[in-house]
Amino acid sequence: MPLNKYIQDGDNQDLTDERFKATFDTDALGAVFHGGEDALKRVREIRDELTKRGHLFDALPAAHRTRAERMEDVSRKLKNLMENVSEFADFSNNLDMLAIIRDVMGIEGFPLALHNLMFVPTIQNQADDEQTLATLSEINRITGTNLSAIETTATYDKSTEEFIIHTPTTTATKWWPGGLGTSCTHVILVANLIIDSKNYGLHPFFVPIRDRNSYSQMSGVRVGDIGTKMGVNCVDNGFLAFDNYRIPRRNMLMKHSKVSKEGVYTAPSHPKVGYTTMLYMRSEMLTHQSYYLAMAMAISIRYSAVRRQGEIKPGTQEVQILDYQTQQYRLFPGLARCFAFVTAAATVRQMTESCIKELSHGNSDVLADLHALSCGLKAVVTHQSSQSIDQARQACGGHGYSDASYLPTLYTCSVGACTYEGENMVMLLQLSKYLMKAAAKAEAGAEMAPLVAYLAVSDPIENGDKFGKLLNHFEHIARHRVMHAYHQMIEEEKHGIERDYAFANHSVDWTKAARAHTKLFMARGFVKKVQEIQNEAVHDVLNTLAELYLSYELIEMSSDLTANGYLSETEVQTIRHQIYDCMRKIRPNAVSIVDSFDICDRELRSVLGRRDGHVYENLYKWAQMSPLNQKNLPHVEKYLKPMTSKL
Ligand SMILES: Cc1cc2nc3c(=O)[nH]c(=O)nc-3n(C[C@H](O)[C@H](O)[C@H](O)COP(=O)(O)OP(=O)(O)OC[C@H]3O[C@@H](n4cnc5c(N)ncnc54)[C@H](O)[C@@H]3O)c2cc1C
Repeated sequence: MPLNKYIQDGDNQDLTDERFKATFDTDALGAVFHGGEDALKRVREIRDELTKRGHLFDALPAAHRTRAERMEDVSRKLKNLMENVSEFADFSNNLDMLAIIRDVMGIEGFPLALHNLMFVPTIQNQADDEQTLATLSEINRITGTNLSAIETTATYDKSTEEFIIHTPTTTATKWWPGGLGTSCTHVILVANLIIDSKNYGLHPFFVPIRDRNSYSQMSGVRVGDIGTKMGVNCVDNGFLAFDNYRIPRRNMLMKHSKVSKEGVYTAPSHPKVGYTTMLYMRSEMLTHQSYYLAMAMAISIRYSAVRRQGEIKPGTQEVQILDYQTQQYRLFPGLARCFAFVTAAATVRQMTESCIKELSHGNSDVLADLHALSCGLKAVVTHQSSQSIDQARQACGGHGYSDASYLPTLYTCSVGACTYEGENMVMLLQLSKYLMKAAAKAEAGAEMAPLVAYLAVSDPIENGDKFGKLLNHFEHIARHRVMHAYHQMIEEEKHGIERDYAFANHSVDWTKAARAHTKLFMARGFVKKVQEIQNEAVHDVLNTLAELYLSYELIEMSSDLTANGYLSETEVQTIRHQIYDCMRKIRPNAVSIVDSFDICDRELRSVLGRRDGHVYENLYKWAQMSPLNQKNLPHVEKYLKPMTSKL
């Protein structure tokens, strides 16, 4: 039995040959990627159940449909799914839900996508017990979203025991939330709470915006779709504004802050308890990004094994493009990042779950550390993931630009995440503020939180083993970047510049420090994960991927390595050569590594990335489905024929 479990008769011979080279069991590596054998088994069970239900899938690829048709397709699939899902899966279970959504819906979203991801967690974390019961039964089968309407107010009216929701200016209209456009009937609105003319800051409210039966807008609510976007066009991102719209007092989510009938306000135990949905959402985003990247890698690496182009030595046989060192340099760092990201995602998910539990017992000690970390990870992972996906797209030549590859969709979905749930630069600056406080503590010799303890120590003289040495370099860079930004800021303060301005004047350096801190966290996590792997063959593969990951990220920051003579040019050159050595070792296993992601063709939606490698005949079939291949096209009939007939 071959170690690669994806070999089938009749496949493209180059792909089959690649698969026979596997040095590890693809199921064992698949279990690592999916978070354990049970998780992988469950994903496969769900897939088998879905295969039995053909009515959940589309006849035509989404690329050949208009936006309205796509919205209709995803809504039909959602309705069919909701009628069937309980027969074979638990939609409230994250693993089940994600496996189903990826397979049936794809990655471009669907109208009620934020329901389980944001709406339900917000209710669970911020509504009191009575409200949780009432709202969750109220919103059964309908959805909403999480708004951050800075100018919108919720003014308490004691006489009627209601809040009056109002959007004071056109510029304060909330823009973007997913699902607002056409589909959601209730939202979690974040608005300024006003009692007796005093503003108590942003608080969450459960607000009906459309009638759940007729879908007509409530009077006093202005809501609609914002139009097409670069990607995620199956999500109806929308706009929302209120004109003195009234909701009952108990529609404010009151687990943490409260307003009594008489208008007495009770503050939350910790001012940032409302951050929990955001934390949860960000940890989920890391998982999604790992998956988008894994899909892009599966497509581009399989295609690079099938595609033969050019010769290394003129006059010899055309080579698989995967044999070019330049191709490997474009793709393999992305492959390694898949495992680094999925590992970071799992760690942060665990940390978030335990933080939410602690908060429910009134303990908010770790919230600041976790919030800062999640900001950095969100920014670095979304940026690097979209960067690597675009490299994968370019590495597939012309066909990578075609929607048939699915790479453009993967890129637009991934890069959108650089903006939503906290714009990346703003995220890095939030982490920077945390690092600024940590740097001050390090200088003062105060006790440090574990994630920043490295700031208070100096470079070790003893370098340790291979990974120990590389991790020391990460620490060195992060420490120097953080302390450099801090000292520059302090120097300005000494010249009378206020702290906020001194920070802003060095914000580029601070964001570089924030990135280095985040990369250190990911590098440490990846190494720890590799060290835990028992299966020797899988350990070897991951060991090489981790070495590639660490070496590549360090070379990306190589000017920091040579600054102040920390490393010599020769030492940096050695790290650079480690990358090439790792690429050579990964090459024979590359197809088997992406096979291990266990992403089926239906889910991958890519002609280039097909498991069987039969790319070209299927590209032809895909093109035949283009609506532009029909007869009597209006643009030809109305405009081109009359023009050309006169020539
Ligand atoms: C695909 C997509 C889906 C979305 N979904 C939702 C959703 O479901 N719900 C929702 O509420 N919102 C959603 N959004 C909106 C998104 O959260 C915001 O666009 C994002 O937070 C950035 O805010 P902004 O657009 O107002 O940009 P601005 O705040 O105007 O920022 C513009 C630029 O200015 C710079 N900048 C801004 N502030 C600072 C600062 N303090 N320091 C330094 N530089 C700064 C940044 O470089 C930034 O890119 C979505 C957006 C996209 C693209």
